[in-house]
Amino acid sequence: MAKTKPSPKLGTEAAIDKKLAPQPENDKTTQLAAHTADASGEQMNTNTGLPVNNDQNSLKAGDRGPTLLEDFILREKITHFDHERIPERVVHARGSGAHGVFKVYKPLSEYTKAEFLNDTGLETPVFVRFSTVAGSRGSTDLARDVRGFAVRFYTRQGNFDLVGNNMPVFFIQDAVKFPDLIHAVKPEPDNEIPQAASAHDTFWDFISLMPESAHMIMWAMSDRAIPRSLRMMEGFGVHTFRLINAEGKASFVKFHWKPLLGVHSVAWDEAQNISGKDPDFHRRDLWDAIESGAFPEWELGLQIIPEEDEFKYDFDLLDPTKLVPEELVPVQRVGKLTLNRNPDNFFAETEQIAFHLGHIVPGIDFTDDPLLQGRLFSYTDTQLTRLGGPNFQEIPINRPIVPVYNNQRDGFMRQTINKGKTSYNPNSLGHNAPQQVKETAGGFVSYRERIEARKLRVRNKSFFDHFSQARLFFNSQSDSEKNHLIDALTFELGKVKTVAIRIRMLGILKQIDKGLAAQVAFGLGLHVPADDELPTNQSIPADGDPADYQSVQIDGSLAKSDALSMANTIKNTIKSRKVAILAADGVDANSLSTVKQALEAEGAVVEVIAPRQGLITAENNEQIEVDQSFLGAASVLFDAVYVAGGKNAAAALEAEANAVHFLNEAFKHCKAIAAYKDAVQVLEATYFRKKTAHDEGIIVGGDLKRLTSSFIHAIKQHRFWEREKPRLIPA
Ligand code: HEM
Repeated sequence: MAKTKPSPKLGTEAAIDKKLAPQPENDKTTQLAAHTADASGEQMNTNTGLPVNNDQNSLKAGDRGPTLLEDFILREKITHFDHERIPERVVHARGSGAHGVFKVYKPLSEYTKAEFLNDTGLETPVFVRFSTVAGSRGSTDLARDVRGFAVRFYTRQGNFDLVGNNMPVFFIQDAVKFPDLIHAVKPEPDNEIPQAASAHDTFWDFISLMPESAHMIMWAMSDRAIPRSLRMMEGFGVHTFRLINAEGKASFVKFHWKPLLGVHSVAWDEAQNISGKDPDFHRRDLWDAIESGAFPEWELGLQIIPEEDEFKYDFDLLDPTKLVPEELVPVQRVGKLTLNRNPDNFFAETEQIAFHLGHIVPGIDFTDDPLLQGRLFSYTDTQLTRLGGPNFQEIPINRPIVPVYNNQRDGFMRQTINKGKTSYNPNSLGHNAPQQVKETAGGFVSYRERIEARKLRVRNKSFFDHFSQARLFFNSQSDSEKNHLIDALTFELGKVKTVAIRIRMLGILKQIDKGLAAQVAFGLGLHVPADDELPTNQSIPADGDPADYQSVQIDGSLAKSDALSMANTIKNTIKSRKVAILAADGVDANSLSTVKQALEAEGAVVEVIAPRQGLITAENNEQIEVDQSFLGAASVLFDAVYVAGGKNAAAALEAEANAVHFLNEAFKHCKAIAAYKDAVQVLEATYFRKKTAHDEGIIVGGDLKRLTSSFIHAIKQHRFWEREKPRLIPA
């Protein structure tokens, strides 16, 4: 009889080895199945194990004759190739993943019995997949979009998936609308345009008829939708979940991920440029950081709400278009996630992982959030098609670290070779009778929620306030964040061809904030519609009473929440930031190497950019290696730029249009810029030189120590947004 034995404590490597290791009951199978291949130098063979003598020529009738149908080696190879592609995810198709570990800081037994949230000695292996939502697998990383932030914890009580986003709320309140939302945002069905973009008619048509999306639209049009790095994003479980302790007591919980590098974004013009220069920008950034040992870290944050406070707030905890302001319920930081290993194989791991928010462990449970409830159905259902049948949990990246014993059998691509005659429970024949586990011994029991209700297709009135938190978000933004949001809405609605949709959207914006609507209307050359031109709530069912479904306006208990503004994020490091040093022949070697070394000592990644690759010769004849020429480099791929000294080098750079463009663009995107004193003439050639008297992001000097320390401080600030143009009309 098979019993689940508790596993010993696991370090990352041990855990992963163990995860990939044979399942004890199926010795023979897994010796074959858990096969990680690094075939360098090994003997080549076919999929049936036949040694291959010649892999470069097909079998022909004569050396110039036709290829023979008999060539089973050719056919096997091409057949496999023909079937290499699987369907991409219907949403979140574009993604990047990494392995890591999670450790809890202190036992959380007061709230949850989940073992991985209680044992401080445990390093739980994790796999994280970040994604964009709307674009295809090959689309750009820098689309203006929500980012998926899906974390799998391989716990000793089974896999726990926290399938979240980088925004804490969602567009819709009920899962039944998800297909409509996604159909609206995906490329339009007649011409498949535009790719990975929400700036088109069908998206805004839907949104303008869906007032409940107002809050999420504020997030999706904010700078959160164009992160600087996947490593510099917050993550959110979005829904309210439940934690359950050993006594069966439940608390509500909101999950957060807080990045230790702070929350930072790029400029929209920059994002569009990056999409051309390096569409893999985020994927590369994550990969490079992990390869270089700059492991990305997040703290797990919990907002815990006692069950008795369920109705304490002016919003419904079950409404996924609402967040719980941190001012009302502080976020407790309870543990740390570290990503420390890149996948070995993108397809096998990042592509084949099958997340599902239904993967929970004892101590964590669901609530009745209607979006959450629908998601519980969707993920496994879609994965049956995407991964080709019911056995995708046997793929190495999906297997739990504990052995699996149950009576599920057969199906496409079954890996496990189950022994014995019985595959049913109960059975008296003895072999293969996995035992059910008592709750006290860790068996999962659903939270015993009391439900007494009629079956109805309705929504509670507590879900009808669609605007107060949208307003809270807008009011909490810094001036530059507000400007970006206004520009984003103006950009997106400007791409909408149907004027009636733009006007309807202005009607929605007006209900969030009149100034916001006025600014966007101004940019679009329209006026804000009068009240009687406002849209009706299209989610009213045909036989519903409109009075029971209309949005209601409430003020909300908070006017402002500092936690919602990225302006208040931590700005204390330049670790892993990319800095370009512009140089040319005749450079002052000391002004280059002193700054380079100081930046690298702080953890920055520095590249020397020059008119051509290879070596440049310094004033003192020293040879300095160039990382990239102006042809391949672009300022949008860097966080900051420094112009090294040397009279001849400065003259060469001043005459180099690409160098001047590099600086102009860095200025436009509000980045830190520094120049050694005799390189000032290069700055003089830029468009911004005369405007910079009081710009703390531009540092020029001859004292290398002071210059370097001011430059490092400036890079820590991330951006000098105040450089941007003032609004066209006052807010
Ligand atoms: C709070 C709302 C939601 C969040 C935070 C969310 C998050 C995510 C994330 C992060 C992924 C990517 C998983 C991965 O990396 O493999 C994903 C995929 C997916 N989501 Fe959601 N989602 C939400 C709502 C929904 C809803 C309401 C549905 C359907 C009713 C849905 C259906 C899907 C599907 C079908 C996939 C593709 C899964 C796959 O092919 O493996 N999502 N979602």
